[in-house]
Amino acid sequence: MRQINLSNAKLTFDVYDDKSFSFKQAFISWMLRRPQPRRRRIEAIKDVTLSIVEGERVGIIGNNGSGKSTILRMMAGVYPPTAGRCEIDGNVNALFDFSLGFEQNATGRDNVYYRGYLQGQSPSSIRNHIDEIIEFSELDEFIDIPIRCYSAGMLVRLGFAISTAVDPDILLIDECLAAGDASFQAKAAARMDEMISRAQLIVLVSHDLGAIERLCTRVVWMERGNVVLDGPAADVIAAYQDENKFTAAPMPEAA
Ligand SMILES: Nc1ncnc2c1ncn2[C@@H]1O[C@H](COP(=O)(O)OP(=O)(O)OP(=O)(O)O)[C@@H](O)[C@H]1O
Repeated sequence: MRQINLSNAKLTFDVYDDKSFSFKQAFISWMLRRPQPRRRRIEAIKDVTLSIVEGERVGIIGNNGSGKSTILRMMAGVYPPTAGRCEIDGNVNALFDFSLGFEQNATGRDNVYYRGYLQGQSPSSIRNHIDEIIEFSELDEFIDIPIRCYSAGMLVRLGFAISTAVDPDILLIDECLAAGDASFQAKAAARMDEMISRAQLIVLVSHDLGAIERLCTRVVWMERGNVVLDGPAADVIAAYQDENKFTAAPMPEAA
């Protein structure tokens, strides 16, 4: 069965004031008794136990900095938990930022292979989809020029067409339900809806509560790295809206 299980999952980021700080520098500073750059620890995910099973469509809501994107990236395997466990059963497609991960000097066509490979597809699977990807992106002859010459919107079109070409078991979406200019958006939204309807398990992060209510049956409300409420979509959204009528929740603290 496709599922996601988080058990007492925690994730902390260590952030240094000096961006270029390294272990070598730490060692030299220690030898020369120089003060070390200040380290701050951000507890992005504090202690989350969550089970999502096949058939569920789960929305994650919460104020800025509450840990939504971080927990989604943990589910995608981008950030392993620093404590506890995160177990995923099923192949995952993570839709985070359509224009990320391109090779600037390669053509659009070559990037279809490159990105497809990074998404875990075999060369033959990419070959089977490439015509459809190019057609969907509407890039025509631009597909054979280096993508450093593309406009921002052209990159998004290509990224969207590649990212949504193959159906996953588990679909993780972070704030990207539509892409491109007005003429592409309707087509992109329809393709996204189709993909969502076919996926066996969906987790969607968004501030668009209307979209969350339309697409999700269950909602998890997060604040300061913890789950505040987890339940039927309409109930959790109503509680969140009620709580956030007049005040914004404080940002998570850095220790
Ligand atoms: N790469 C990183 N390095 C250091 N800290 C990070 C990193 N990514 C996220 N954080 C911290 O983790 C916390 C949660 O961030 P996250 O992006 O998950 O919040 P969010 O709920 O998605 O916020 P938003 O609604 O603003 O997108 C924040 O305090 C943020 O500063």
